Amino acid sequence: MLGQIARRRLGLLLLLHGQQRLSNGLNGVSFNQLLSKETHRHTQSSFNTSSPISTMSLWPFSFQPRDFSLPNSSWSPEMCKAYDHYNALCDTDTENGEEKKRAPWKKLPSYNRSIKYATGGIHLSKLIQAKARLFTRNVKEQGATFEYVVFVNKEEKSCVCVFQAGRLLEGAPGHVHGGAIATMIDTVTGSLAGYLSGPIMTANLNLDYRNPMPLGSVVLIHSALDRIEGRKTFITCKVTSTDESKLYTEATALFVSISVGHLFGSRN
Ligand SMILES: CCCCCCCCCCCCCCCC(=O)SCCNC(=O)CCNC(=O)[C@H](O)C(C)(C)COP(=O)(O)OP(=O)(O)OC[C@H]1O[C@@H](n2cnc3c(N)ncnc32)[C@H](O)[C@@H]1OP(=O)(O)O
Repeated sequence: MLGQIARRRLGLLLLLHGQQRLSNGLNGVSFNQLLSKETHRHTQSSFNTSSPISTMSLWPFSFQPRDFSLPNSSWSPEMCKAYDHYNALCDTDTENGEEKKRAPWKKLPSYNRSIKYATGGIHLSKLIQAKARLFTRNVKEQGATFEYVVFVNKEEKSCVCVFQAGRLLEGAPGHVHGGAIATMIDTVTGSLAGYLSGPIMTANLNLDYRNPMPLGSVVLIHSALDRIEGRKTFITCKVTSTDESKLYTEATALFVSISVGHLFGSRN
């Protein structure tokens, strides 16, 4: 019954339209000292920030869900620096009614349920599997697992994710679990594919782990569109150190476009 209601409601949607510290982190330096003005502004408002992208609401009483990819106190200086670098390349919102800057880069918001990207998704997320959470956003303790932010380049059809790997992601002693790295690659390549092609699911993911990634590392996950063939979106991916001198992982991914019905068991 609930499924039927949800399915009917989904018909209304344009789905996917569009002061914890890490052990190697902020030794002896106050948090506020580390933040740029921009980072500080986001940190102060991270619980009520509204994001300019991606939800198109049909609901007069809608509000934007919390964006989890804004700076918080668990972010190391390296994470803040990389965030500031890409954030400075982004479109600036209107200020005093005037557009300040047009740039190819855009920061994607990151919600704790993918359904929240849909129009009316905030309300649907209360109806459908109410306790479900996006895998990468399901731990409350900041900095313990996945801290990341994705910036897309609309012109180049590529994106960069700045990722800080928390202590609960251990695989080999002191190093990040390969499954956690795969999760991030799936998330980043999937975000790009979804941004470019609409509703998709991962059909194939190939990974080559080239170097172990120490826990607490801040890395860049670079993804780019390879090609689109019909319903298939092919994405390439490289995970590197922030100065790009070290290669951690390489990947290719295939995403297949799906209809909303696919999520409820009907085939395309
Ligand atoms: C606006 C802002 C947006 C931002 C947005 C952010 C969103 C928030 C972020 C979260 C981002 C998380 C991203 C995680 C995403 C998951 O983790 S999804 C979960 C893991 N994946 C799954 O569970 C998928 C399970 N598999 C399936 O459901 C189905 O097999 C599939 C993949 C949908 C394909 O089934 P189908 O629709 O029946 O398609 P089918 O006809 O079999 O195949 C279509 C084509 O793909 C090819 N194909 C299918 N599978 C394969 C394969 N494994 N290998 C090679 N080719 C294949 C077929 O050969 C066929 O090719 P052509 O004949 O057309 O040339």
